[in-house]
Amino acid sequence: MTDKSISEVIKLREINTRIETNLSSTFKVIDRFGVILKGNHKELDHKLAELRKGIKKAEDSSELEPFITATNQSLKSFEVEFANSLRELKSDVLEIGESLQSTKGMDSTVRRNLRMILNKIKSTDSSIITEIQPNIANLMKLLVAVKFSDVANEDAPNDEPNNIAETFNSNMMQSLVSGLIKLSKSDVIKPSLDTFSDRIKIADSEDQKLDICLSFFEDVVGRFSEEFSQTQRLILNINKALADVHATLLDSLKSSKNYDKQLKSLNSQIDKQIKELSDSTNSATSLSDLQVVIDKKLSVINTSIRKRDDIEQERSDKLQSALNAMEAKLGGLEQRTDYYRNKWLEEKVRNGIDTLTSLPNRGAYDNRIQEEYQRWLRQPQPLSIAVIDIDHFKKINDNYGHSVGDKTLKIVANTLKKSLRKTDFLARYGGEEFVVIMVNSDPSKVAEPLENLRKAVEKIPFKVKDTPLNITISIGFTAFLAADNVHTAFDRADKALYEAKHTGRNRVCYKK
Ligand SMILES: Nc1nc2c(ncn2[C@@H]2O[C@H](COP(=O)(O)OP(=O)(O)OP(=O)(O)O)[C@@H](O)[C@H]2O)c(=O)[nH]1
Repeated sequence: MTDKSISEVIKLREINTRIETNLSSTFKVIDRFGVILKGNHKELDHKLAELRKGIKKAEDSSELEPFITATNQSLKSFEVEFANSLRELKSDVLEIGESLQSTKGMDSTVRRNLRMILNKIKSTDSSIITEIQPNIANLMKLLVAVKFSDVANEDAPNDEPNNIAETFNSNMMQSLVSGLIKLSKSDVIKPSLDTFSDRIKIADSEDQKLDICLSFFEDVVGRFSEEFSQTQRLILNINKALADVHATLLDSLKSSKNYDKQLKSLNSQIDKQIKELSDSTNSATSLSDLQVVIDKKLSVINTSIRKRDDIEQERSDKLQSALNAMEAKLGGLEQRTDYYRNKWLEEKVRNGIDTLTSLPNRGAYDNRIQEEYQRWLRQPQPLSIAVIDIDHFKKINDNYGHSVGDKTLKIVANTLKKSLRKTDFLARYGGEEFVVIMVNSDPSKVAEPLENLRKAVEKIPFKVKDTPLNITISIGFTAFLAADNVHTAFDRADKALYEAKHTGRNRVCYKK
């Protein structure tokens, strides 16, 4: 082979490697989309997982085609399901709004506004959540206005204000709660549904229940619409990414098959010409005859070789431009993925969810303890808080790395959650620290479940690369006292934790 052809081959190989690398970055992007979308749609999760497996195993890019087609199909069904849940959301919202219309004693302006809003929601294209959202927000304001309207008007001149509130509550409460539960079927809403159910259970009055319903309703609709529009944008991006990968795969496959065919035929032509040349030299009778034959044949061979060089050059140029286009698309795609990922994480934090453990976060704890405290002030039933800290957690990070530390946090969080009662509120307070609010439990009765928590963590069969790892927690707890506020009680639980740490760890301590 000539130096020139050697360098062409090297160039082609380099280009192929770069194409492969770029395809694999595209797949990484798909991978990250998969992670972001995970949990929203079982079938899509499964198809994306299969696509990822396919990418690892496939020897030829054409083998990926069925995976990409299947993923596309399940993306489509995901879109359809999303559109259906949106339609359901709209009809549930209308149901709530219409039952509100039957409320007696509503101010006539409020009633008119309500009618207008409901008409607007009815006439809105159900696929545009952003248009429904402001109307729902207005509906919320009306709900509040109705709740607090204390003057009977021309619609019900004989109703006493108290009766109005009562009628309103008894009429509305059932449809509100059932409407809200319906709205909460989505996994996105699951964490706030849990909190909602807890709060409804401990509410003191119908009025407080109504407040909880109203704020939950607002929260659900807000989250749903945010999540919906983000997911819709993500679906579009994944669709585009898949289409790009698909097109590039098909293109490179088609052109390389095409080029291979052309090259094969050129190579066999060259072989044939060389054979003919050697036959002619054998049959030549004089030196000048030989000269003529060789000149003629060499010129034909030269033309064929040049043709082959041209074809290879063309292939190399085409691959290069496909590569450049892919690189440009990838840059944009990665930026968009990062943007959505960050938005998604911010959204979680805003919604009171810790992104690592999926437990309520510090903000959610602050809100919840304030509520429980206010309730406790009104109805002083035992209220306890426990602060939990993983022992020697720094060593886990130092010895095995941050990602093992993160996994440990997730496993401990899960174990704590599973081992607590439904009425207990567990949050990640920060770092390797958790906090539990326990209602209606006498301190003497709190020690035992906390001791069970400690044992449950101690029993987790942790292993890092087949080496068993012993993880323990220390717990400090206290019960609210008459002079307490949320901070003094927390500080006392923290002191109890300090005592647990300084008397050997892996224990539960109580401070009065
Ligand atoms: N992997 C991981 N580590 C975290 C996270 N948040 C905090 N940490 C680490 O948790 C460790 C806490 O260490 P320390 O406060 O010294 O306490 P400790 O090692 O648990 O020791 P004791 O509490 O005294 O038993 C620090 O190394 C933090 O970097 C997190 O989200 N992930």
